[in-house]
Amino acid sequence: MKKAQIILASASPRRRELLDQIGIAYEVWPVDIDETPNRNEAPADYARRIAAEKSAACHRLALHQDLPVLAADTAVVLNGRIMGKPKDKEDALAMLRQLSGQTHQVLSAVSLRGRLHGEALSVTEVTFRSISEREMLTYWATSEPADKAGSYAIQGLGSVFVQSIAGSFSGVVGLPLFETAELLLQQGIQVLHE
Ligand SMILES: Cc1cn([C@H]2C[C@H](O)[C@@H](COP(=O)(O)OP(=O)(O)OP(=O)(O)O)O2)c(=O)[nH]c1=O
Repeated sequence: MKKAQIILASASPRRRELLDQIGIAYEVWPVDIDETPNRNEAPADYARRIAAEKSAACHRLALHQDLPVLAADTAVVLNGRIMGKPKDKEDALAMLRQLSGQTHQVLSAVSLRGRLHGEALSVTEVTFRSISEREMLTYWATSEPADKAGSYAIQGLGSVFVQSIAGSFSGVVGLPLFETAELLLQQGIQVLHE
């Protein structure tokens, strides 16, 4: 097995799969922080702050490791309002009703904290077709929406709602790989090397 190159401050299986996709070896050290938005906090500031707080919390624990810490945060934004993960079924259905037939943004902030601190933000426009109430109920019953920002997964069944995207597919899934590779390179970690 390849030696860990970074510490991944995330409990998200999606982020692990995305790092696997680009062949970066990591150790997982999830952190739990308060993800409540501040009053009047702009969505981009919020996503950046949460990603930075996740990497900082993990970096404090992992100091003896001497590996950079990667963290990310993904927020779905409709008309300037942040949608996190649904609290329950009603919350998920309310989110899907609002996203139906509309274009929203998915913001994915990345923070890489080593000797330097690098940050990046990916913004993707996602357009949904109209979704019927029956489809929403059936979708909720699959359990896919439960732990996803905006109550859908573009990489899963939720893909059938997605008419178009402009931006980063990996960003919508939870870790924008173009930006991540750039941040890794700044700290001397090359994705494509012999
Ligand atoms: C919009 C969308 C979100 N998501 C997921 C990605 C993230 O896991 C989640 C957003 O929640 P986050 O708070 O960004 O991350 P997390 O709590 O799952 O993991 P951690 O904080 O430990 O890193 O929604 C998808 O998997 N597909 C999608 O299409």
